[in-house]
Amino acid sequence: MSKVKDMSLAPEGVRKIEWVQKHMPVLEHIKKEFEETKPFEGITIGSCLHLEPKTINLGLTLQAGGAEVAMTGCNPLSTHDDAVAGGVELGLNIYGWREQSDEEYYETINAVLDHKPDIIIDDGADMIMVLHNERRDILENIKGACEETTTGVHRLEAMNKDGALEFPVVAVNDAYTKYLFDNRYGTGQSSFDAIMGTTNMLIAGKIVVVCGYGWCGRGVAARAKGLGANVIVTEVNPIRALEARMDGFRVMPIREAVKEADLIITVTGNINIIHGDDFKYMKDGCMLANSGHFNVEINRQDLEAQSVSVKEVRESIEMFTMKDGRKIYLLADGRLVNLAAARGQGHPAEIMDMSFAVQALSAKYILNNELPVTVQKAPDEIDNTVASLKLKAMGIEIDSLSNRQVEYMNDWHEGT
Ligand SMILES: NC(=O)c1ccc[n+]([C@@H]2O[C@H](COP(=O)([O-])OP(=O)(O)OC[C@H]3O[C@@H](n4cnc5c(N)ncnc54)[C@H](O)[C@@H]3O)[C@@H](O)[C@H]2O)c1
Ligand SMILES: N[C@@H](CCSC[C@H]1O[C@@H](n2cnc3c(=O)[nH]cnc32)[C@H](O)[C@@H]1O)C(=O)O
Repeated sequence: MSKVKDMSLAPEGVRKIEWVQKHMPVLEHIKKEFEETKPFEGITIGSCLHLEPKTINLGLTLQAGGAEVAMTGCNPLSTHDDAVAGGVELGLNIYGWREQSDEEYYETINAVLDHKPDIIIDDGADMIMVLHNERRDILENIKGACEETTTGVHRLEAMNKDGALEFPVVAVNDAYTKYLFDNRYGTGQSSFDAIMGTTNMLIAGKIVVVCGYGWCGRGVAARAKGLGANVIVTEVNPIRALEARMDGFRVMPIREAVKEADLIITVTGNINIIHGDDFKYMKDGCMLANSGHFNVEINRQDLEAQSVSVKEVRESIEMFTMKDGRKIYLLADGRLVNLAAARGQGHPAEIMDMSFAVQALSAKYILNNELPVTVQKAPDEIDNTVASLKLKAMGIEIDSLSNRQVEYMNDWHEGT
């Protein structure tokens, strides 16, 4: 069963899926192993992830392992209609299309849950919330879930703290082979890929404000600097603010930063990063993009309330004309620009190769182990396997410890 926009797009979708497969060697290795060992025979896996070619390749990997796979999107704007048609052609159950209403978004989450999944793979925790709140009828089916992103993990940890979580969750985001590469290099590159593709604007010479200096913020700031921007970082965490300063960036409060900004990119996972009077101090022509979470980092309602008109001036660019005549541009409705902009392609295939390898191995880990009902990091063994396979695929060899080195590292007697 499936519900997608247009099955005539399938050939183009399949072409794009085949292209990413050539650049996801770790996942391809796991797919081959799954084909032989069939770890998911008789198991249904339901996912709520950005629906584009790399994610379809994860679905195909799980399917190769014997699973029935049902997929939907985790953002109303990020689905690629050709890729999902291709995925259906290749045997996946997919419910999703680009530009869903809120109602359709939850309708398709429920359509996946109607397959009565044993394992959930979520991004942002919306499917897990629906399960706990409205679909308790199938809760007892669930052996566990994997969560892809930082804010999803935060939501689930808060839920666990309140005693509300009812099945084990593996925090895939917290694997080193996820956040060190996906959040940092993935978000750094794909945010600018989408911003530049959407606006056709130059970054060199611009003042770029990056809100949040976590894993994503570090990547976005580094890429902005590399493209020739003058970068300002805003933070609430004193250690990260210090780190940003020592990495060579200016650091200041958001109210000061907005006055200088040509482009502001939010990557905090938090609400109201730009809101209220912040818009009053912006320069004419300031562009706003979010690469963090949902559409809450930039407060669109506040921006609308201070403007006299809103017009789509180019695909995925809205121009807000303020009461004093200044123009402020909002990209991709304030949703994560690297995926929600019409030109957003998400992270490069080589990056999602690692994130989705961790997902595939974590799903197997849930199935093979009786895990406690809590939020736990993916085991180090998975991290080490994924890193080793990636190095091998890149043709990189590393050293290993000698017996004498192991002995020395474990000994406290030897001094100067
Ligand atoms: N666009 C993508 O493809 C993509 C990829 C990975 C993660 N994410 C999302 O991006 C967000 C950030 O993820 P991360 O891994 O970098 O998280 P993180 O926790 O490492 O970093 C977030 C940073 O934001 C800071 N922050 C919080 N409130 C702030 C405020 N009011 N002003 C300034 N800074 C503030 C925090 O102190 C922290 O340093 C999350 O929502 C995550 O889910 C998006
Ligand atoms: N569902 C929420 C949560 C943020 S998504 C952030 C996650 O997207 C993931 N991501 C980034 N690029 C891609 C991609 O191309 N395909 C699938 N997932 C991606 C990435 O791993 C990151 O943790 C929302 O839409 O706002």
